[in-house]
Amino acid sequence: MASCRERRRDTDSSLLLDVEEEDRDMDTKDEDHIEPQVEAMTPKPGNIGPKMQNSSTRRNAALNILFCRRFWSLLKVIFPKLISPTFLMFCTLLAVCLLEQVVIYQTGLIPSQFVKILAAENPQKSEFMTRLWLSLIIIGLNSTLKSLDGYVSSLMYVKWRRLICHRLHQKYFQDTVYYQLNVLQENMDNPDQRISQDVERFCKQFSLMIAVIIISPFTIGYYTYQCYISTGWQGPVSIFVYFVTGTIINKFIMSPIVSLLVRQEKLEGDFRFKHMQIRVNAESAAFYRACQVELMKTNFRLHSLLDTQTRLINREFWLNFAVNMFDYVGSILSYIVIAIPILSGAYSHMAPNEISSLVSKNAFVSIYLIGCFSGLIDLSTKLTDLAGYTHRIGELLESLEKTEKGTMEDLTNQSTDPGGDDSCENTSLYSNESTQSNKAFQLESVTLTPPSLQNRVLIRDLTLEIEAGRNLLIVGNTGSGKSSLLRVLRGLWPTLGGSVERISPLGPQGVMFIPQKPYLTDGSLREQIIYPLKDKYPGQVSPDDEIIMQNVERLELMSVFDRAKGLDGGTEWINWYDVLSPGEMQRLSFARLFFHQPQFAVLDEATSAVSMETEELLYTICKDMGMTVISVGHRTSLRKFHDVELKLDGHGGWKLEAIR
Ligand SMILES: Nc1ncnc2c1ncn2[C@@H]1O[C@H](COP(=O)(O)OP(=O)(O)OP(=O)(O)O)[C@@H](O)[C@H]1O
Repeated sequence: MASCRERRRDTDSSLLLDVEEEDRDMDTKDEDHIEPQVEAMTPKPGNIGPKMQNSSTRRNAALNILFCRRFWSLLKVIFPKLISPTFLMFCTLLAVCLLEQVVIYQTGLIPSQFVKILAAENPQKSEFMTRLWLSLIIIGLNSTLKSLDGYVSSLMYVKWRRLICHRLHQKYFQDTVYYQLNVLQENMDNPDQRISQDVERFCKQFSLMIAVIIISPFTIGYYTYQCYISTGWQGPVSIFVYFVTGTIINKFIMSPIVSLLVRQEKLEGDFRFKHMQIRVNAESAAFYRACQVELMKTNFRLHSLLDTQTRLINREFWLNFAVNMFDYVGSILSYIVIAIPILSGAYSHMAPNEISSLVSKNAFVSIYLIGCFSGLIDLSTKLTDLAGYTHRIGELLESLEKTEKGTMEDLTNQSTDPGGDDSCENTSLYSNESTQSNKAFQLESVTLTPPSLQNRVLIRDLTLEIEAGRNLLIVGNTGSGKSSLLRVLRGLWPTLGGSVERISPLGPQGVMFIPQKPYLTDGSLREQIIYPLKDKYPGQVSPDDEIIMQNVERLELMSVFDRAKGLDGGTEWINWYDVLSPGEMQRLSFARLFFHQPQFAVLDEATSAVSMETEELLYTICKDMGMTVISVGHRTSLRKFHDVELKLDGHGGWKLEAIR
């Protein structure tokens, strides 16, 4: 057991070290001068602490090995197996594109075939009609293949998006990974935006590029051969040298664009978050008449974003310039190639009409080959976007994997933690096995600090046993570490020292937490009450309705019931935070608690917004249901519902004494 605890501490500190190292890595000489002002004013989206700039990531965001590695890991997500739907779609697309090339070539011949028939000495009507029908068939085939190519690419886009989002969701919603990422890891900006927006854009760009990418090796191979036949080795070699030179030049122009794009996406997320913050807290802000300051702060975000976008556009100007130069110089390259021997007198023995036919023959195949390369070079702007999104999604994936690994190791090490498998499945929340125990937690010499402030000890060497039938009240000044202790009990925060043994399972059957800020999910009133269960009795009248309604009535939630149009309500979206008062939210949290009736209830200032009479009622029901409560609170009225008091001084000191 001791070694398990030791290992857990090691994992915890390695997680902290990782965060510190990332922070140290940050570039203080950041190129953007606006961002620090904005950062100083606004908290990190989804975070409590001041936002750290993720400049080390931006510095690495380029067309480099890291990009290849991240792109490869995304390819493995979107093409999971050789015989998978996406791979079959890919093969279909390849077949369609190849056929399309043949048909395009035939379509290109149509005008000259008409000219040939009409310019003949004796034009034949039947010949013309046959050609007309054939041309219409070719054109119809061409249009079908072109539409099919777009259709298959779009289907692949949807499939890829589903695969990447599922992979990210699977990791994000693993145990407490989403908490770690949003609250504790300051180097990860806007994970929500990465999942919702960046994945979408990555899939869109890649689906637009894929047809050109997969067809290029075939067309380049074919026209290289044709070019070699008609011009000898000089033609293809000079075109390849030209292409390689163009690619190298573009690579240098593109790399800074990728890092700017990554930055722009981050600022885009911050800007959206600012609006989200106003949307969620509209009422509180309105009470402060905060329109001016919020206008200023939101405009700061906007300007910061627009400045970066302008810089991006400036950089893209040079990329577009290079791409256009490459395209147009490419169109005369074949003449430059043939001009060298002509101007140096190598063909001086040839007649002018011989030279003319040689030039047009060489130019024809060379232009096709150059066209294939130009098509690839034209993808440069899309490639920079793709690289930017690849870095952002890849970075999130790495972070999720690292956090998930840390959490899984933690769970493995906590061999005595019966609630360790914090699966999202209802079945594990409500297993048939009786896992009740007389004890909920056993703490041995626990030392606790906020995650990023190891020198600020909130609690030192706390030894505590939380057992059934002994209600515990945790008190102390604000900021003294009361909620932090609950975070440690839940396993959200690591400890600096000591061990935490979770004996009863975490979850509605064993220990249930009612946090300080009530969490109300999207969905009906029933879904709020049975949370964290999803849908216990889908599509049928639940035998629990009577229990639910009994609690709704005794918690005076009938007005909420009416507004929600019953337990299963209307179909329209309700933002519960907008329509409930803080007291109603707290009573709804208790309706949830009384529905699940866990053995232990951990209540973090869960009655702070209700009257003393209601508080008394709520604690009496808890007692009647046989629940053991662990409460955090400031009101002295709470003492009479508890047997023991743990008093924290906020500087490491604590005192545990019985309540008379
Ligand atoms: N994610 C975090 N990262 C760093 N510090 C944090 C974090 N969350 C809380 N803290 C800090 O830890 C300290 C203890 O916070 P905690 O929430 O435990 O206080 P509390 O005793 O519950 O206070 P209150 O009575 O006001 O709820 C506070 O100084 C707080 O600012």
